[in-house]
Amino acid sequence: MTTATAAATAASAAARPAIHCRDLVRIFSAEGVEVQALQGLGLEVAPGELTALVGASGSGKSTLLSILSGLDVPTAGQASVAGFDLLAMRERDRVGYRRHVVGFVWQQTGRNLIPYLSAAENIALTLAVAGAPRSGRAARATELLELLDIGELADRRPQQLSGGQQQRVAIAVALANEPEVLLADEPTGELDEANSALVLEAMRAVNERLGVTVLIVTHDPGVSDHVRRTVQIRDGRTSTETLRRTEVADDGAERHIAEEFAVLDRVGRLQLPPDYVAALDLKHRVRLSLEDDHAEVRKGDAE
Ligand SMILES: Nc1ncnc2c1ncn2[C@@H]1O[C@H](COP(=O)(O)OP(=O)(O)OP(=O)(O)O)[C@@H](O)[C@H]1O
Repeated sequence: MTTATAAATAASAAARPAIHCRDLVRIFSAEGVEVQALQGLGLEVAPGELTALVGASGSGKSTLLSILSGLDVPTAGQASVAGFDLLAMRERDRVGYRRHVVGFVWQQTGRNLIPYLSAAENIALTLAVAGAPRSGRAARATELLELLDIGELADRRPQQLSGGQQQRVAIAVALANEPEVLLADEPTGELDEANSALVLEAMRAVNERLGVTVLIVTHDPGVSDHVRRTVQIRDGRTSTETLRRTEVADDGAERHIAEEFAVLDRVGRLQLPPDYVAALDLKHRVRLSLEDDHAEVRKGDAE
């Protein structure tokens, strides 16, 4: 590739979203019953962002992650990761996509690592499967384990590691082939609070140091302490989003600010938070009115 072509490729990678979902629908049919796991979901993640997707059990988180990781195919809508169209991708391209474009960390520590290989050998195996030359594999494993502050654990097998250490090795394995996007499904689901915090900080560190885009899917609202952007998923759609930022006042004191936004989709739909609906006893119909600089939602009169 010439320098000019490489620069153009890098520029177009920076211009497109790392993850793009629009009107995404996934319907499962089981024993004659249809379940709409995703009901027109929209989500845009920019390159280099660290985002958490939080939702209750059954809200559609794992369904979305299976689609983004190329293991499942949506029923309708648009989904692309790093410019790869997940609805149009052929089966044989999915293998390359899973090997080179995305990395995953799953909840079950046992699913991430091969039990009879050491931490370093787990990384080296991933590199071997992807066709990396033998000569550079050990050095790459050392580099990744050191990046995750577990260089001294290189020769231990998973059963000789704590759950939190296993998940940090799993992050190293997921990053071995330099994926553009790292996907994590409940990576702290089997961990206590202290180990969860370590794993989430490791996610943040690799995001900051390597620039890899990270999407963490979880039901644990505590994740929001570790990321700037938290997107809520409810009934198969993204509903609200919380953005955090740090402001430095004139006296040098830092203030942490969190703002919650409702997500407006492409055709203007939004979900009212359930506590608003309950507090105002909203049902079936509401009154909408447009004011100079805002819109109002009020209870509809009785029929
Ligand atoms: N293969 C399937 N067949 C039928 N229904 C399914 C299938 N997979 C998921 N569902 C249904 O789709 C909905 C969303 O499930 P999903 O696993 O994505 O939710 P989740 O938010 O990840 O939940 P949890 O946190 O409990 O894992 C649920 O109602 C679930 O029962």
